[in-house]
Amino acid sequence: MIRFEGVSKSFGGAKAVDDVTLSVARGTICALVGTSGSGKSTLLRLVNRLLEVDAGSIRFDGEDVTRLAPVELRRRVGYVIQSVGLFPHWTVERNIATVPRLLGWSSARIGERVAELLDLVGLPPGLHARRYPDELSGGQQQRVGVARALAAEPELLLMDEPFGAVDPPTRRGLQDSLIAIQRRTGTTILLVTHDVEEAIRLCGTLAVLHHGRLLQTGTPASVLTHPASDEVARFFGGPLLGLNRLKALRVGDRAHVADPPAAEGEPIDTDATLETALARMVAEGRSRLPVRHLADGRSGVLDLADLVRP
Ligand SMILES: Nc1ncnc2c1ncn2[C@@H]1O[C@H](COP(=O)(O)OP(=O)(O)OP(=O)(O)O)[C@@H](O)[C@H]1O
Repeated sequence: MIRFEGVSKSFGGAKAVDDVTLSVARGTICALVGTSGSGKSTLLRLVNRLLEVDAGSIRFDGEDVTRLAPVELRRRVGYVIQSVGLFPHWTVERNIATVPRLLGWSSARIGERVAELLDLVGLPPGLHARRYPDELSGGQQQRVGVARALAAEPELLLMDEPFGAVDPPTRRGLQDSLIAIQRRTGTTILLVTHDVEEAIRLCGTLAVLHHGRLLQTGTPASVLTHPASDEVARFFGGPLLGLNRLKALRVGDRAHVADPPAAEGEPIDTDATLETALARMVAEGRSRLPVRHLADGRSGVLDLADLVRP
């Protein structure tokens, strides 16, 4: 759905994005990660043309973004940034309605859409629609920012550190909401984050940038299992890479049929992370956990040794 082809962008002679080629498939979440200044935000802004490429092209469903009219780009591509950027003198309702109003939707259609979106992001419309941004918590403002970006049902959502300013438990709640929303709407998401854990939790594909260059792409499990270079390994924790890998792998990736079937304790789900499994083993003082329903329907076990095998 999005194809970056040899994309470069410089500021005053310094390359912020250097010859990046990357594809993001429709309906997937791709996380752009990398050290500060590696070009993540610049790459995102080139998509909705807040910035223009110096070289290369960005295709959106096959069409060069420079050929799309600004109003069409705004309808098809939502944008969420860390500082949220809500208009302080507008109610939540009016903030969310920004793009639909620009597109000339009827007020009835806008009202319905606003209520639907507030429900979707977990803010009951009756309580929140008429509030102003400064009457909301930071996490609630972030939710409104996401609702606003989704207002005109964009095919693509660009998110730049969307949950950067909220505390970890709220952040996890927002991540869960985003996963649920993405599953429901099928929106393609390109997300910038500094947070390794967030990237692993949310995305199907990681794209690792360093000094403007794309070092590696792949699923979190593949990148963390086979980092392509020392820079990638360093970014994902250096000496702690192994622990981060446990966040990217699932019980189902490593569990095996029980032989003998005996294992004590509450069975763990195949889609739990290996990190969760390890935490349970440590907390419960066991080196084996029963596993609920392997792919073939049989019950299985996970041994401590399964966590460390390559
Ligand atoms: N508008 C601009 N004018 C001049 N230089 C810029 C501009 N925007 C970005 N840069 C420079 O381009 C490089 C990449 O910046 P960018 O914001 O894309 O990195 P980033 O990976 O998103 O960083 P961070 O994680 O710190 O937000 C940096 O060296 C930055 O200083």
